[in-house]
Amino acid sequence: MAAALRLQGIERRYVQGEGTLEILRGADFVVMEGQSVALVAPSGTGKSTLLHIAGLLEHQDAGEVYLGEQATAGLPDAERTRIRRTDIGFVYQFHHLLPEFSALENVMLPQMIRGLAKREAAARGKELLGYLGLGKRLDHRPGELSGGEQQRVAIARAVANAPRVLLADEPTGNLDPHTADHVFHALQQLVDATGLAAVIATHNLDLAARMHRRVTLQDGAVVELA
Ligand SMILES: Nc1ncnc2c1ncn2[C@@H]1O[C@H](COP(=O)(O)OP(=O)(O)OP(=O)(O)O)[C@@H](O)[C@H]1O
Repeated sequence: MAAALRLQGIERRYVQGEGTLEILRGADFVVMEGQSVALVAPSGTGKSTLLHIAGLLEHQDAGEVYLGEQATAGLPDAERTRIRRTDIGFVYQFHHLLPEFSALENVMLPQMIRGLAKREAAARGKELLGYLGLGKRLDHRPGELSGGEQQRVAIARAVANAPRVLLADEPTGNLDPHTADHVFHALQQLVDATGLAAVIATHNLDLAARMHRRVTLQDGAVVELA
């Protein structure tokens, strides 16, 4: 298997008044295709910062981010945006689904915006929602779905255009433990079925245990957990 995402020597600091916060100090991190990694670290240690840099939403001060073989640090913003749209899917704590559209339509839309025909978008949408255990909820609108179901639709939408990497920042942070477990289980099934690489920031060690690997942030570096 090839590396889907590779961070090398990532540094990020924030200047705050007189002081400087050194959040990432030479962080190295590789995620292979078909691998899921939980990023478990205390609040304020830089999980979101790392995900934003990996997803080309924020610039690092030093170091390189590779998506597949492509180095991205020196690229113009327009090219970074293109790579972000092609290679990265994002999921956040709140799903931001479109309330007036069905689950299936929410997953079809990003594909149709990219130029896919309606029939093909529907076929892929059904397949993804099936992997996520929502085959019987295709026509439900977000308001007719449970919180965990809504979040699974958001995951399907994030991977609708077959990105290389899924980055999720506390995707189950507002769900009860049972529902959150369901979402992580579905996510793992999706990774296994599609060969997607996934990095999921979470505070919950039980949920992290469902992923292939667990890492944390220590003194600005990524450290592998058992
Ligand atoms: N734009 C910014 N300017 C200054 N400081 C920032 C900025 N963004 C983040 N920070 C600081 O960097 C640190 C890391 O922030 P980050 O959001 O990455 O943490 P986190 O691990 O995701 O936290 P949480 O688990 O609470 O979401 C925090 O101490 C935060 O206050």
